[in-house]
Amino acid sequence: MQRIEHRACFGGWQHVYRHTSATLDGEATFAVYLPPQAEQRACPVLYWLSGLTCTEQNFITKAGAQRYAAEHGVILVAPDTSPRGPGVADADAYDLGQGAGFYVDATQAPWASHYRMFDYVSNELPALIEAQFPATRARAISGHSMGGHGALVVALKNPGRYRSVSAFSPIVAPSEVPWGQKAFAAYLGEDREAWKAWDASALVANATERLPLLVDQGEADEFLSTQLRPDRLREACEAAGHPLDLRLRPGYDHSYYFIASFIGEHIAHHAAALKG
Ligand SMILES: N[C@@H](CCC(=O)N[C@@H](CSC=O)C(=O)NCC(=O)O)C(=O)O
Repeated sequence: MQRIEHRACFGGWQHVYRHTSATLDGEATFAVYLPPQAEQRACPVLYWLSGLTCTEQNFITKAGAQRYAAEHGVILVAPDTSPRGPGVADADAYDLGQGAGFYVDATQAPWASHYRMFDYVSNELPALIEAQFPATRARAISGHSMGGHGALVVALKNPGRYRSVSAFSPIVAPSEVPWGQKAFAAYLGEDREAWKAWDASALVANATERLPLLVDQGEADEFLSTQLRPDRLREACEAAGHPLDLRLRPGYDHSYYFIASFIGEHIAHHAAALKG
């Protein structure tokens, strides 16, 4: 593991590391923010999954989350959004391939050999964080758009592993919208039955743990009705009796300006769950 960035931030440290990932079969990059409390004791961890076109940099440079993590004594971990490198399959599009891993474990060529972001985020990354940093095993997860969907799916598919989950502007029903259909057809194949195991709105129906979902959504989001469809998650949660706190925010779009406006509320929500 090699440290490639190290900056003082709100009394703690913002680091970026690169390591060799067995799961992704190559080099992987992640950011980790250690709050000042981590100098004295182990702290709980909030994982953040970013959206299409992002690296680990978008969240740490645009969301302003470190201020709140320092206040609450929470470690922030933000991985890159896909495997990368010259030997890794890619597409000539912003919504497929490198930068668009969708947090699934691909089953189809040429993606299956490296595109295992679900396994990486669920298993290898937390094991590494808990072994190498002053982290407790109390975990929370959040994310934005593709990563908001990733956070919901990682929590729903790993009952008991996360104390809380939240999302900003998530793609809640990827099987039903163009971004998700394109990615799932490539990574998982054309059999739509197989997609259900990776679709948050489908997973809610049979969830074995009713972990409350906190979702923030801007009403002026340019992708709201075409790609995000929070109405589908609301319907699925109502049908299953799954707790959902869907906060619709007039005037806010899909950008990090929206995330920066409400990340403090999300970190306070996670910090309360992580303390218990
Ligand atoms: N065509 C657009 C799409 C890219 C975009 O909006 N990416 C979002 C996430 S969208 C869903 O996952 C994002 O987080 N962008 C990075 C940022 O820092 O804002 C385009 O390429 O502009």
